Amino acid sequence: MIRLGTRRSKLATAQSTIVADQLRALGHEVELVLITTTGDVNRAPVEQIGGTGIFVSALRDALLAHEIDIAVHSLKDLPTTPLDGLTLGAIPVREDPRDVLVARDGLTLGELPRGALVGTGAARRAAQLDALGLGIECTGIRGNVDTRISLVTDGKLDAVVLARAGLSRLGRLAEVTETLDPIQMLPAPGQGALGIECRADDTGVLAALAPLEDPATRVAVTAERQLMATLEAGCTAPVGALAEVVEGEDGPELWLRGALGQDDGVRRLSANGPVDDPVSLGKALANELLERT
Ligand SMILES: NCc1[nH]cc(CCC(=O)O)c1CC(=O)O
Repeated sequence: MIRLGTRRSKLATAQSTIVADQLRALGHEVELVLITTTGDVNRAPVEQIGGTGIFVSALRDALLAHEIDIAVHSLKDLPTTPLDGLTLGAIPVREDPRDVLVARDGLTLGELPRGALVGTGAARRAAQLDALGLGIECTGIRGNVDTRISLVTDGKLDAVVLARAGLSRLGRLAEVTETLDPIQMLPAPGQGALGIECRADDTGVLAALAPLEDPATRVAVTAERQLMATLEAGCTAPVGALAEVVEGEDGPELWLRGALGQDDGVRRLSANGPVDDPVSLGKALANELLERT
């Protein structure tokens, strides 16, 4: 029996159920264990109560206490610093990593009137929206996907920006009014990807997770997360990142785009490197972004 720990939110249980069903299809018995995290109970802004790590620490504690055997995280919510004793046993194939707009009256970003009120809790999204110069006003919001979309349907906001992957997993893609091009809106590092965490010495679980692994996704998110980790050491500005394995003339190459929000706008750079060294690529692009600061 594999005990899979999950937060209670609709998105977390949807993601956990997808992974549980994949493991069951491989012949494993899986039980879902519901865990409440600080981030689920406390409605204060995430930055004030400890950052995105508040959603994962209770799950990690339960792993280390042997109360659960695996935890399914949205990779973008998982801190980049590794935790002793735990490892990402599998990173499955990624969903569409892009952000989307859910706007009133089917509007796209370009169709929103000046002064339109757009909700997002992420400094990364706000910085990139501002940089477009559309005269849109960003306002901070929190809460689950249902709550955020209802701010638009109730007429309190003109639009919200959300991750496409979350809406896809919740079966709510029909409400998307525009999928945002990464040229305008680079997603968060790891967005759209799941990370399945387990104890580093749990050989039985590691073997069970191995078939769920997608090597191209791991390479891409490793570069993105390294870019963020290197930038975190040097600044606190909002970061967007997206890596892709593309077929080059001499075989596969890893391309990485990065965006760094600053007082005077958003800096964007890209670089490529060999697929077998995503860490060096992430570091190099981060340092280049910092140099131009
Ligand atoms: N910050 C919350 C969060 N964490 C992961 C997702 C979406 C799913 C994903 O990116 O894998 C979301 C919602 C959102 O940003 O719209």
